[in-house]
Amino acid sequence: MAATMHAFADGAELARKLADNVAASLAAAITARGTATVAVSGGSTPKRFFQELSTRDLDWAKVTVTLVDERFVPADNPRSNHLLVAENLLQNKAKAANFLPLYQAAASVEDAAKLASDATATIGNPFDVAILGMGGDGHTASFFPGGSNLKAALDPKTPRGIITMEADGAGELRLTFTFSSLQDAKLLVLHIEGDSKKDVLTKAEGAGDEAEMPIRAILRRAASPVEVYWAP
Ligand SMILES: O=C(O)[C@H](O)[C@@H](O)[C@H](O)[C@H](O)COP(=O)(O)O
Repeated sequence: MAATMHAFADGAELARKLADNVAASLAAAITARGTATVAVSGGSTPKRFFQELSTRDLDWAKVTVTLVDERFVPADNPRSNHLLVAENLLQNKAKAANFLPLYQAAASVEDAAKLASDATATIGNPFDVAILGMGGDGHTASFFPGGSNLKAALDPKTPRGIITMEADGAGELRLTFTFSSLQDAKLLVLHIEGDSKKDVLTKAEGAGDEAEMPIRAILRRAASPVEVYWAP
């Protein structure tokens, strides 16, 4: 499915517009079935968008927020995506939302992935909204080049759920939704900012293996249209 580029003058305008569109998608889901789900990414890019979305007026008590991926650290660790979301999205009106963490206090990251898969299976699929980021190496979610479970993560036959990932560029051990869990979100967004990330996207849209730039799996094989939100 081709990607559609939505370019904005700056990050503030992008955050406002993306928050409006995500809020509209969530409100439509609530109208249609009484609940809504959104999976968001961590990193530095989404902070301003989270803060904007937190102010939007919708029935947040009917929304479940979860993470596209998580570092295998507890929520009080500064590297935690849960902490990032708690401090920036689950505030203001969005404070009433339900949050489903991926991190689980378990004996191993594999045990945590199983627990997280079981927990996240309860919210249904596909996601109403999934917001992906992208690293400078072309990773998205925790689909890192050279990742320990990259082949399985990108395999469309791998069942929906959470799997583990270990990679040089990942820092901590990771917990990540699989490609199959994310690729059919009703609103599938790739949120990137800066000229260098735009150059990375251009390279990813060219020829080359998915394993070299895993974002290619989403750009080339996602069932849903990929909506790219970019600002300089
Ligand atoms: O846990 C994470 O870090 C994210 O889920 C990851 O996939 C992120 O989206 C990219 O690494 C981009 O991160 P930046 O926004 O910081 O460039």
